[in-house]
Amino acid sequence: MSMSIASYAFSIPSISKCSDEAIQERANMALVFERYKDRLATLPKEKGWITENLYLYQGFWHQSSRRISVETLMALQDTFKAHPTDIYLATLPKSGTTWLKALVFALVNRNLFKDNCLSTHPLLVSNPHNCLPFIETEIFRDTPTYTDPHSLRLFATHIPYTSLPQSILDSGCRIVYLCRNPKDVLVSMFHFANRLRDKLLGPLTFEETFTSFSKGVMPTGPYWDHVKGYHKVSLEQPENVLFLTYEDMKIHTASNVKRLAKFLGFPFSEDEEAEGAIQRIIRICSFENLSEANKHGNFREDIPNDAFFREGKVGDWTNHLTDEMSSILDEITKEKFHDLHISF
Ligand SMILES: Nc1ncnc2c1ncn2[C@@H]1O[C@H](COP(=O)(O)OS(=O)(=O)O)[C@@H](OP(=O)(O)O)[C@H]1O
Repeated sequence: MSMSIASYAFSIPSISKCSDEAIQERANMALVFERYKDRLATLPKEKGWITENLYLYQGFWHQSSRRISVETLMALQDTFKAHPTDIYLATLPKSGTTWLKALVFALVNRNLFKDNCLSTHPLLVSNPHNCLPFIETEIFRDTPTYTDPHSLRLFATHIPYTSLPQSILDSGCRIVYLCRNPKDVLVSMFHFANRLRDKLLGPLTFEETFTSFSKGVMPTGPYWDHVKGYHKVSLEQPENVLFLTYEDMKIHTASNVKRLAKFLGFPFSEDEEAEGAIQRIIRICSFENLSEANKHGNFREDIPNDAFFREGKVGDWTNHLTDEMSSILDEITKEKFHDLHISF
Protein backbone atom coordinates (compact mmCIF):
# COMPACT_ATOMS: atom_id res chain seq x y z
CA MET A 1 0.00 0.00 0.00
CA SER A 2 1.54 3.29 -0.99
CA MET A 3 0.34 6.69 0.19
CA SER A 4 1.11 10.18 -0.83
CA ILE A 5 1.28 13.03 1.60
CA ALA A 6 -1.45 14.83 -0.27
CA SER A 7 -3.92 12.01 0.24
CA TYR A 8 -3.84 12.29 4.02
CA ALA A 9 -4.99 14.99 6.35
CA PHE A 10 -2.75 15.08 9.39
CA SER A 11 -3.97 15.86 12.80
CA ILE A 12 -0.98 16.87 14.82
CA PRO A 13 -1.48 16.08 18.49
CA SER A 14 -2.10 19.13 20.63
CA ILE A 15 1.14 20.04 22.29
CA SER A 16 0.00 21.62 25.51
CA LYS A 17 -2.37 19.68 27.64
CA CYS A 18 -4.82 21.83 29.60
CA SER A 19 -5.18 21.06 33.28
CA ASP A 20 -8.78 19.79 32.90
CA GLU A 21 -7.57 17.19 30.42
CA ALA A 22 -4.73 16.17 32.73
CA ILE A 23 -7.14 15.79 35.68
CA GLN A 24 -9.52 13.70 33.55
CA GLU A 25 -6.60 11.57 32.39
CA ARG A 26 -5.56 10.85 35.96
CA ALA A 27 -9.14 9.89 36.89
CA ASN A 28 -9.31 7.54 33.89
CA MET A 29 -5.97 6.00 34.85
CA ALA A 30 -7.27 5.28 38.36
CA LEU A 31 -10.32 3.52 36.86
CA VAL A 32 -8.14 1.33 34.62
CA PHE A 33 -5.84 0.37 37.52
CA GLU A 34 -8.88 -0.50 39.64
CA ARG A 35 -10.44 -2.60 36.83
CA TYR A 36 -7.36 -4.84 36.49
CA LYS A 37 -6.17 -4.97 40.11
CA ASP A 38 -7.40 -8.53 40.69
CA ARG A 39 -5.56 -9.83 37.62
CA LEU A 40 -2.45 -7.92 38.66
CA ALA A 41 -2.50 -9.63 42.05
CA THR A 42 -2.16 -13.06 40.37
CA LEU A 43 1.00 -12.19 38.40
CA PRO A 44 4.55 -13.19 39.43
CA LYS A 45 6.63 -10.17 40.42
CA GLU A 46 10.24 -9.08 40.78
CA LYS A 47 11.96 -5.93 41.99
CA GLY A 48 11.33 -3.07 39.57
CA TRP A 49 13.59 -0.45 37.97
CA ILE A 50 11.46 2.71 38.03
CA THR A 51 8.53 1.35 39.99
CA GLU A 52 8.68 -0.89 43.05
CA ASN A 53 7.83 -4.09 41.14
CA LEU A 54 7.73 -5.57 37.67
CA TYR A 55 5.01 -8.11 36.82
CA LEU A 56 5.31 -11.05 34.44
CA TYR A 57 2.49 -11.04 31.90
CA GLN A 58 2.47 -13.10 28.68
CA GLY A 59 6.19 -13.78 29.07
CA PHE A 60 7.29 -10.15 29.54
CA TRP A 61 7.95 -7.92 32.57
CA HIS A 62 5.81 -4.80 32.98
CA GLN A 63 5.48 -1.93 35.42
CA SER A 64 2.23 -1.35 37.24
CA SER A 65 0.11 1.71 38.02
CA ARG A 66 1.87 3.93 35.44
CA ARG A 67 0.79 5.23 32.05
CA ILE A 68 2.85 2.49 30.43
CA SER A 69 2.01 -0.51 32.58
CA VAL A 70 0.58 -4.01 32.62
CA GLU A 71 -2.91 -2.65 33.40
CA THR A 72 -2.70 -0.34 30.37
CA LEU A 73 -1.66 -3.27 28.21
CA MET A 74 -4.60 -5.35 29.41
CA ALA A 75 -6.99 -2.47 28.73
CA LEU A 76 -5.56 -1.99 25.22
CA GLN A 77 -5.87 -5.70 24.51
CA ASP A 78 -9.53 -5.48 25.54
CA THR A 79 -10.51 -2.31 23.71
CA PHE A 80 -7.99 -0.87 21.23
CA LYS A 81 -9.14 -0.61 17.60
CA ALA A 82 -6.40 -0.27 15.02
CA HIS A 83 -6.90 1.25 11.55
CA PRO A 84 -5.25 -0.43 8.56
CA THR A 85 -3.49 2.87 7.75
CA ASP A 86 -1.98 3.23 11.24
CA ILE A 87 1.77 3.34 11.64
CA TYR A 88 3.33 1.95 14.82
CA LEU A 89 6.88 2.63 15.98
CA ALA A 90 7.83 -0.24 18.26
CA THR A 91 10.82 -0.26 20.58
CA LEU A 92 12.10 -1.62 23.80
CA PRO A 93 12.59 1.38 26.14
CA LYS A 94 15.90 3.21 25.66
CA SER A 95 16.47 1.89 22.14
CA GLY A 96 16.06 5.26 20.40
CA THR A 97 12.28 5.72 20.61
CA THR A 98 12.49 9.52 20.96
CA TRP A 99 14.79 9.85 17.94
CA LEU A 100 12.63 7.54 15.80
CA LYS A 101 9.47 9.43 16.81
CA ALA A 102 11.12 12.69 15.78
CA LEU A 103 12.38 11.36 12.44
CA VAL A 104 9.05 9.84 11.46
CA PHE A 105 7.07 12.88 12.58
CA ALA A 106 9.41 15.21 10.68
CA LEU A 107 9.39 13.15 7.52
CA VAL A 108 5.65 12.58 7.19
CA ASN A 109 4.92 16.24 8.03
CA ARG A 110 7.76 17.67 5.96
CA ASN A 111 5.51 19.72 3.71
CA LEU A 112 3.89 21.48 6.63
CA PHE A 113 7.13 22.77 8.11
CA LYS A 114 9.50 24.15 5.54
CA ASP A 115 12.63 26.17 6.23
CA ASN A 116 10.75 29.43 6.68
CA CYS A 117 9.00 28.16 9.81
CA LEU A 118 11.74 26.05 11.35
CA SER A 119 11.79 28.09 14.55
CA THR A 120 8.21 27.01 15.20
CA HIS A 121 8.66 23.39 14.13
CA PRO A 122 6.86 21.28 16.80
CA LEU A 123 10.02 19.22 17.36
CA LEU A 124 12.04 22.32 18.17
CA VAL A 125 9.53 23.75 20.62
CA SER A 126 8.25 20.57 22.22
CA ASN A 127 9.21 17.05 23.26
CA PRO A 128 8.95 14.46 20.43
CA HIS A 129 6.82 12.42 22.82
CA ASN A 130 4.17 15.17 22.59
CA CYS A 131 4.22 15.02 18.79
CA LEU A 132 3.75 11.30 18.44
CA PRO A 133 1.91 9.51 21.27
CA PHE A 134 2.28 6.03 22.69
CA ILE A 135 -0.84 3.87 22.23
CA GLU A 136 -0.36 2.97 25.87
CA THR A 137 -1.47 6.50 26.83
CA GLU A 138 -4.40 6.69 24.39
CA ILE A 139 -6.44 4.51 26.68
CA PHE A 140 -6.70 7.31 29.27
CA ARG A 141 -7.85 10.06 26.93
CA ASP A 142 -11.50 11.09 26.70
CA THR A 143 -10.79 12.69 23.34
CA PRO A 144 -8.53 10.52 21.18
CA THR A 145 -5.38 12.18 19.84
CA TYR A 146 -6.52 11.73 16.25
CA THR A 147 -10.11 12.88 15.94
CA ASP A 148 -10.35 12.91 12.14
CA PRO A 149 -11.38 9.35 11.13
CA HIS A 150 -9.52 9.73 7.82
CA SER A 151 -6.28 10.99 9.29
CA LEU A 152 -3.22 8.82 9.29
CA ARG A 153 -2.41 7.85 12.86
CA LEU A 154 1.16 7.65 14.06
CA PHE A 155 1.69 5.80 17.32
CA ALA A 156 4.61 4.42 19.28
CA THR A 157 4.57 1.44 21.60
CA HIS A 158 6.85 -0.59 23.86
CA ILE A 159 4.48 -3.59 23.77
CA PRO A 160 6.14 -6.89 22.73
CA TYR A 161 4.92 -8.19 19.36
CA THR A 162 3.12 -11.21 20.78
CA SER A 163 1.17 -9.03 23.24
CA LEU A 164 0.02 -6.39 20.72
CA PRO A 165 -3.76 -5.88 20.69
CA GLN A 166 -5.27 -8.35 18.23
CA SER A 167 -6.70 -5.56 16.08
CA ILE A 168 -3.17 -4.31 15.33
CA LEU A 169 -2.08 -7.80 14.30
CA ASP A 170 -5.19 -8.21 12.11
CA SER A 171 -5.13 -4.75 10.55
CA GLY A 172 -2.15 -5.22 8.23
CA CYS A 173 -0.81 -1.83 9.31
CA ARG A 174 2.85 -0.92 9.17
CA ILE A 175 5.27 -1.30 12.06
CA VAL A 176 8.80 0.08 12.32
CA TYR A 177 10.94 -1.63 14.93
CA LEU A 178 14.11 -0.02 16.24
CA CYS A 179 16.56 -2.19 18.12
CA ARG A 180 19.75 -1.19 19.98
CA ASN A 181 22.81 -2.96 21.35
CA PRO A 182 21.69 -4.59 24.63
CA LYS A 183 24.67 -3.19 26.55
CA ASP A 184 23.80 0.40 25.62
CA VAL A 185 20.11 -0.26 26.40
CA LEU A 186 21.12 -1.49 29.86
CA VAL A 187 23.29 1.57 30.55
CA SER A 188 20.68 4.00 29.24
CA MET A 189 17.92 2.33 31.27
CA PHE A 190 20.10 2.32 34.40
CA HIS A 191 20.53 6.11 34.24
CA PHE A 192 16.90 6.76 33.27
CA ALA A 193 15.55 4.55 36.07
CA ASN A 194 17.70 6.21 38.70
CA ARG A 195 16.48 9.65 37.59
CA LEU A 196 12.81 8.68 37.61
CA ARG A 197 12.73 6.19 40.43
CA ASP A 198 10.80 7.10 43.53
CA LYS A 199 13.37 8.48 46.00
CA LEU A 200 11.79 6.35 48.77
CA LEU A 201 12.89 3.21 46.89
CA GLY A 202 16.55 4.27 47.01
CA PRO A 203 18.98 4.27 44.05
CA LEU A 204 19.76 1.19 41.97
CA THR A 205 23.34 -0.02 41.73
CA PHE A 206 24.74 -0.86 38.32
CA GLU A 207 25.49 -4.42 39.52
CA GLU A 208 21.86 -5.11 40.43
CA THR A 209 20.50 -3.69 37.18
CA PHE A 210 23.02 -5.81 35.29
CA THR A 211 21.81 -8.93 37.12
CA SER A 212 18.14 -8.11 36.47
CA PHE A 213 18.79 -7.29 32.80
CA SER A 214 20.73 -10.56 32.29
CA LYS A 215 17.76 -12.48 33.75
CA GLY A 216 15.47 -10.63 31.33
CA VAL A 217 13.87 -8.58 34.10
CA MET A 218 13.51 -5.01 32.81
CA PRO A 219 10.44 -2.99 31.73
CA THR A 220 8.96 -4.85 28.71
CA GLY A 221 11.92 -7.26 28.76
CA PRO A 222 13.42 -9.79 28.31
CA TYR A 223 15.39 -7.65 25.87
CA TRP A 224 16.19 -10.62 23.61
CA ASP A 225 12.61 -11.89 23.35
CA HIS A 226 11.31 -8.40 22.55
CA VAL A 227 13.79 -8.03 19.69
CA LYS A 228 13.27 -11.58 18.39
CA GLY A 229 9.48 -11.18 18.27
CA TYR A 230 9.65 -8.22 15.90
CA HIS A 231 12.66 -9.52 13.98
CA LYS A 232 10.84 -12.77 13.13
CA VAL A 233 7.80 -10.98 11.76
CA SER A 234 9.99 -8.51 9.81
CA LEU A 235 11.34 -11.51 7.89
CA GLU A 236 7.92 -13.08 7.41
CA GLN A 237 6.12 -9.85 6.46
CA PRO A 238 8.73 -7.37 5.20
CA GLU A 239 6.02 -5.19 3.65
CA ASN A 240 4.48 -4.69 7.11
CA VAL A 241 7.42 -4.66 9.48
CA LEU A 242 10.67 -2.76 8.97
CA PHE A 243 13.52 -3.70 11.32
CA LEU A 244 16.18 -1.06 12.01
CA THR A 245 19.06 -0.75 14.44
CA TYR A 246 20.11 2.39 16.33
CA GLU A 247 23.74 1.73 15.47
CA ASP A 248 23.08 1.51 11.72
CA MET A 249 20.84 4.60 11.93
CA LYS A 250 23.76 6.47 13.51
CA ILE A 251 26.20 5.54 10.75
CA HIS A 252 23.90 5.54 7.71
CA THR A 253 21.32 8.08 8.82
CA ALA A 254 20.41 9.43 5.37
CA SER A 255 19.94 6.06 3.70
CA ASN A 256 17.86 4.84 6.64
CA VAL A 257 15.65 7.96 6.59
CA LYS A 258 15.15 7.38 2.87
CA ARG A 259 14.30 3.75 3.52
CA LEU A 260 11.89 4.71 6.30
CA ALA A 261 10.14 7.24 4.06
CA LYS A 262 9.69 4.67 1.30
CA PHE A 263 8.45 1.99 3.68
CA LEU A 264 5.93 4.36 5.24
CA GLY A 265 4.60 5.42 1.83
CA PHE A 266 6.15 8.91 1.86
CA PRO A 267 9.13 8.51 -0.49
CA PHE A 268 11.37 11.47 -1.23
CA SER A 269 11.18 12.70 -4.80
CA GLU A 270 14.38 13.36 -6.74
CA ASP A 271 13.73 17.08 -6.42
CA GLU A 272 13.34 16.83 -2.67
CA GLU A 273 16.56 14.88 -2.39
CA ALA A 274 18.37 17.38 -4.57
CA GLU A 275 17.19 20.30 -2.48
CA GLY A 276 18.36 18.65 0.77
CA ALA A 277 15.04 17.55 2.32
CA ILE A 278 16.60 14.46 3.91
CA GLN A 279 19.48 16.41 5.45
CA ARG A 280 17.03 18.99 6.81
CA ILE A 281 15.07 16.29 8.65
CA ILE A 282 18.25 14.74 10.03
CA ARG A 283 19.36 18.17 11.25
CA ILE A 284 16.06 18.92 13.00
CA CYS A 285 16.16 15.52 14.72
CA SER A 286 19.84 15.59 15.68
CA PHE A 287 20.65 14.83 19.29
CA GLU A 288 22.09 18.34 19.63
CA ASN A 289 18.95 20.12 18.38
CA LEU A 290 16.44 17.98 20.24
CA SER A 291 18.35 18.02 23.51
CA GLU A 292 18.74 21.81 23.29
CA ALA A 293 14.97 22.19 22.71
CA ASN A 294 14.28 19.93 25.71
CA LYS A 295 16.71 21.43 28.21
CA HIS A 296 13.91 22.74 30.39
CA GLY A 297 10.40 21.81 31.42
CA ASN A 298 8.62 18.55 32.02
CA PHE A 299 7.07 16.04 29.65
CA ARG A 300 4.83 14.78 32.46
CA GLU A 301 4.63 15.98 36.01
CA ASP A 302 7.11 13.26 37.01
CA ILE A 303 9.35 13.20 33.90
CA PRO A 304 11.65 16.10 32.96
CA ASN A 305 12.04 16.66 29.21
CA ASP A 306 15.81 16.28 29.40
CA ALA A 307 15.52 12.74 30.85
CA PHE A 308 15.16 11.46 27.26
CA PHE A 309 18.49 12.96 26.17
CA ARG A 310 21.67 11.81 27.85
CA GLU A 311 24.66 10.91 25.62
CA GLY A 312 23.01 9.76 22.42
CA LYS A 313 26.10 7.73 21.50
CA VAL A 314 26.97 4.21 20.45
CA GLY A 315 29.16 2.31 22.88
CA ASP A 316 28.78 4.19 26.18
CA TRP A 317 28.58 0.71 27.75
CA THR A 318 32.41 0.59 27.68
CA ASN A 319 32.33 3.18 30.49
CA HIS A 320 30.07 1.05 32.69
CA LEU A 321 30.46 -2.68 32.11
CA THR A 322 33.39 -4.72 33.39
CA ASP A 323 35.00 -7.18 30.94
CA GLU A 324 33.21 -10.00 32.75
CA MET A 325 29.79 -8.29 32.50
CA SER A 326 30.40 -7.60 28.82
CA SER A 327 31.30 -11.25 28.12
CA ILE A 328 28.22 -12.49 29.97
CA LEU A 329 25.89 -10.30 27.88
CA ASP A 330 27.78 -11.22 24.68
CA GLU A 331 27.29 -14.90 25.48
CA ILE A 332 23.55 -14.50 26.14
CA THR A 333 23.12 -12.45 22.96
CA LYS A 334 25.08 -14.99 20.91
CA GLU A 335 22.94 -17.82 22.21
CA LYS A 336 19.60 -16.02 21.86
CA PHE A 337 20.34 -14.47 18.46
CA HIS A 338 22.31 -17.42 17.05
CA ASP A 339 20.04 -17.87 14.03
CA LEU A 340 19.43 -14.17 13.39
CA HIS A 341 21.51 -11.71 11.40
CA ILE A 342 21.49 -8.77 13.78
CA SER A 343 24.73 -6.87 14.22
CA PHE A 344 25.38 -3.78 16.30
N1 LIG B 1 18.13 12.59 18.48
C1 LIG B 1 18.73 11.55 19.05
N2 LIG B 1 19.72 10.92 18.38
C2 LIG B 1 20.35 9.85 18.95
N3 LIG B 1 20.07 9.37 20.19
C3 LIG B 1 19.09 9.97 20.88
C4 LIG B 1 18.38 11.09 20.33
N4 LIG B 1 17.47 11.47 21.24
C5 LIG B 1 17.60 10.66 22.31
N5 LIG B 1 18.59 9.77 22.10
C6 LIG B 1 19.08 8.73 23.02
O1 LIG B 1 18.15 7.64 23.06
C7 LIG B 1 18.14 7.08 24.39
C8 LIG B 1 16.74 7.20 24.97
O2 LIG B 1 16.01 6.13 24.45
P1 LIG B 1 14.46 6.22 24.13
O3 LIG B 1 14.18 7.43 23.38
O4 LIG B 1 14.11 4.91 23.52
O5 LIG B 1 13.82 6.33 25.58
S1 LIG B 1 12.29 6.05 25.90
O6 LIG B 1 12.06 4.61 25.74
O7 LIG B 1 11.45 6.86 25.01
O8 LIG B 1 12.14 6.46 27.32
C9 LIG B 1 19.14 7.87 25.20
O9 LIG B 1 20.37 7.17 25.06
P2 LIG B 1 21.58 7.31 26.10
O10 LIG B 1 22.17 8.65 25.85
O11 LIG B 1 22.53 6.21 25.74
O12 LIG B 1 21.02 7.16 27.46
C10 LIG B 1 19.14 9.20 24.47
O13 LIG B 1 20.25 9.99 24.71
